[in-house]
Amino acid sequence: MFSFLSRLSVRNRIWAIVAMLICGIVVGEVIDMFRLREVLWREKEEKTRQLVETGFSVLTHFHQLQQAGELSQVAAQAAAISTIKALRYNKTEYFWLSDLGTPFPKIIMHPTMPALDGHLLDLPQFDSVTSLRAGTEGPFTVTNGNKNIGVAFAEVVNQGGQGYVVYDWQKPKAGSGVTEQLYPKLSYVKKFAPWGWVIGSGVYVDDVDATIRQQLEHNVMMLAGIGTLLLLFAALIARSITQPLRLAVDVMRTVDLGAGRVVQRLPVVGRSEFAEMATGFNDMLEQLQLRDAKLAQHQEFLETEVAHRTLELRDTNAQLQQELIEHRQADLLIQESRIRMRALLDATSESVLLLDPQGHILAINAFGAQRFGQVPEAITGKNFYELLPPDLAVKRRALVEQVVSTGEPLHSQDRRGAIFFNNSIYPVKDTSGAVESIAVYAKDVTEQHCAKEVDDIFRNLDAVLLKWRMNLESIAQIFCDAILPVFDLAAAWIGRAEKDGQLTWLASAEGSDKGFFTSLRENRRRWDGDPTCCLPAGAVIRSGQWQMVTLNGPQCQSCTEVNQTVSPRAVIVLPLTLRGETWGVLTLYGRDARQFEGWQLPQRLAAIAVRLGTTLESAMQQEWLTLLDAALAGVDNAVLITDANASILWNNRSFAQLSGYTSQEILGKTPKMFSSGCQDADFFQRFWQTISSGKTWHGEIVNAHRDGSTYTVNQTVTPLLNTNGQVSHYVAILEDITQRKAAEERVQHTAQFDLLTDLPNRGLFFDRLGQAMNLGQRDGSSGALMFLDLDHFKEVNDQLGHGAGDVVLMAVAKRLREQVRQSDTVARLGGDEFTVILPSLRDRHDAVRVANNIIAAIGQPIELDGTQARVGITIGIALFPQHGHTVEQVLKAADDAMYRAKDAGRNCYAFAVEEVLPQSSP
Ligand SMILES: Nc1nc2c(ncn2[C@@H]2O[C@H](COP(=O)(O)OP(=O)(O)OP(=O)(O)O)[C@@H](O)[C@H]2O)c(=O)[nH]1
Repeated sequence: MFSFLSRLSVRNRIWAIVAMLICGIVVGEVIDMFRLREVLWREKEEKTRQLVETGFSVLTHFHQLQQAGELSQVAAQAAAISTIKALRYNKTEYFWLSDLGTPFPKIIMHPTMPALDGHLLDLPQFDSVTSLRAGTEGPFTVTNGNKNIGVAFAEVVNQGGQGYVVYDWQKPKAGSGVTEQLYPKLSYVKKFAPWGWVIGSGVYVDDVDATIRQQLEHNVMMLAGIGTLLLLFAALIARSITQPLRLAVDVMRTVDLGAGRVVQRLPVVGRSEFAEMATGFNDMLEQLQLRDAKLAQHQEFLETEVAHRTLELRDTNAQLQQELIEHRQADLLIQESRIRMRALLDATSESVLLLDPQGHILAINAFGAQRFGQVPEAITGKNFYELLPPDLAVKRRALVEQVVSTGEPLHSQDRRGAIFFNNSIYPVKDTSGAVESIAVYAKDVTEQHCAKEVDDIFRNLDAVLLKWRMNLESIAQIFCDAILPVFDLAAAWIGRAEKDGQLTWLASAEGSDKGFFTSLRENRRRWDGDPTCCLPAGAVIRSGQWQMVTLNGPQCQSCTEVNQTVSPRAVIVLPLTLRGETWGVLTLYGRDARQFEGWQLPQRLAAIAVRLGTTLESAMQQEWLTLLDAALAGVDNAVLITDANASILWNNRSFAQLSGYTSQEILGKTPKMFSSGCQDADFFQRFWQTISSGKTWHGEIVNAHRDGSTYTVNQTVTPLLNTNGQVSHYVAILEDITQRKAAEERVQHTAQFDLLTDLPNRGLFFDRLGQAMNLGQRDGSSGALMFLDLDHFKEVNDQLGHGAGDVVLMAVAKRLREQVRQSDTVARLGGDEFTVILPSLRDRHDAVRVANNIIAAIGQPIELDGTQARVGITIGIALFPQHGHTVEQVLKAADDAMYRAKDAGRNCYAFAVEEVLPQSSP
């Protein structure tokens, strides 16, 4: 409450008081209005009751007269009705009488509405009761506004003997009659028990509310006046309070104590509390002004002092600042140097340690600590030798002590299991030259060491392969034996995956664990998922991916090949890939269960397996080449291999036999040495063009034998292309067809040449004559055909025999050939008939000359066995194209000419008769 008030300004607080005053007055007024209404209502009640009591006393009077016997009941009642009917008060007010009949009472007498007399009060207009009360005290019961008047009268008098009923009723007009409008009316009714009557009278109460309204209007006006005055007065009071307060606040705000400006003062007006406050406040300011003056003096002194001291401090501070900066820079340099040093040491793949002379680790880099499975912080301060295996600790301690005692660095190599180290131990000396600590650098050279060893193994295998052409088993065995010490392995074996699912053992090796393998040598396992499958090897062969297992693991439990009493070991099974397919496995057994941990060693072993696969593939190729070599060397066909420059690299036995040369005489030479001269330069140009473009050449070629003879070969030369598509070698396969060729030529000759004289026969003659005529046609030259027939040859046969005749025929043939040019053709048509074709004649005289020569030559005696023969020859000459355009025409012309010469006496010649010949079609 108080906190709420503290938030209100003084002005608002005054306004609040005024508002509460006004509210109090209003509330008092409202209460007064209610009280006034109550009083007025009570007055109405009382007045009505007193009037009805008057009427009741009239009834009592006449009833007493009835009881006294002076009047009968009817007379008493009639007198009572008459008396009461005449009663009036306030000029218009009256009494009425009713009975207590149910459900609706009946009007006995109503002075202003006599029409109701004797009628029940059951009309709707009588349903207007708004409230009622039985008896004279207590609250009114409010109805719903439409309760029946008669029923309400009966109800209150039956309950309390008397009572009040409020309802709406017409007002009697002055004079007579009633109003149309209804007005609220309060009636008092009382039961007159002796006659069962109810007497009542009422007063209109609408004037009560009118009086109240009037009073209220009056009071409101008065209240408005008082309120306005109150508000005005309150405003003045508020102003008289707030104005001095605001002034004081303004002055307080302008007072600047810090600046010493306290010259302002509050005005002192009147003698109120505000005047006292202003006086007190002004006194306080006076004192403050005095104190400020003193303070200003003191401050001046202090400032002088501070300025002096500040100058002194500034010099000192600058000096300190400089020192601090230098110190920080030095610290920073040291820090950076340490970080760099640590980074350098951690970045190296060497173990770096700093030991005190007793072997305690003073510092170690991350790599070095990792060797012991620790971080540098965890291992620093520990004794180095206690972290090493005992035998190695002894060696290292001896080396360190030697360095401490001699002060000279030492270098050594040692091995921890499968790990090889290059150690460098340096003394770290203090300023006096004494060894205060030892720096040890241990470089893990396992990888280089193993790489070199592995290189040596494969170099050896390559050499062995080249020199001895060893088989696969031998190569595998050499590898197994050699690889064990390199990686400190317990055992190794190599298996080959056969197509039928078998896993064939090729080679194995055991290290110092003799008896490692129990039955592997005898057994053939499988790799294809069969119950006898070697699970790891099978999985590796099927997947082509290496696998690492342990010997006591689930995959090796069923294995009977390996002695299961050996301690748990790591096993790595690596695929051997040949020609892109998994060919088998290389299985390596470690000395303990963690030997192949990490990723580097398995990766190196996998690379070695790849290399081994290549070597085994080489061995297989060697075997294959040996086989091919034997096959090629043994085949009947001659085979020759050259490089791209045609230099002979290899030949087989058959080629040596065919050519007559030994391999030593051939190798390094070119096939030109076999050239017979039978093929011209064009031939060889086409030949080399074909094969150097990568195409196979196939054809016949005549070569020269070492002894000078020739032989014909059916030769296929295949160029071999390298991976770049360039020719790297030529392979020639030669089939000797000399014999076949000769036979073919013989058949060919027989078909075209005469067996006896070896002159072209009739068929070849026609062919040659056709060629000669075509030639003449092309170059416009002339030719001649001679048809020759021996004269009287029959006689030679007859006289000297058929054999002598043959000799004569052969001699004639020879002489004919001798009389013509190389380009001329002498043919034997049959019997003793010959032809001579003379192409390209200058003129007919050439033919004449030849004919004369022939006649002369043939006419010479022919030597026979012990005798001589003489024959003449008759010649018919036809010129072409003069005597014919076709072979047949020319031959017929010559034949005809020959017969004409015969007719002319024989042993002479005759030209064909020139006649007009039909042109042959071209
Ligand atoms: N010795 C030998 N005689 C042959 C051969 N072919 C045919 N004759 C003979 O050659 C003779 C040819 O006779 P002709 O040309 O008819 O007669 P000719 O005796 O030469 O008389 P003219 O031609 O009229 O001068 C026949 O007696 C044939 O038997 C052969 O190959 N050898």
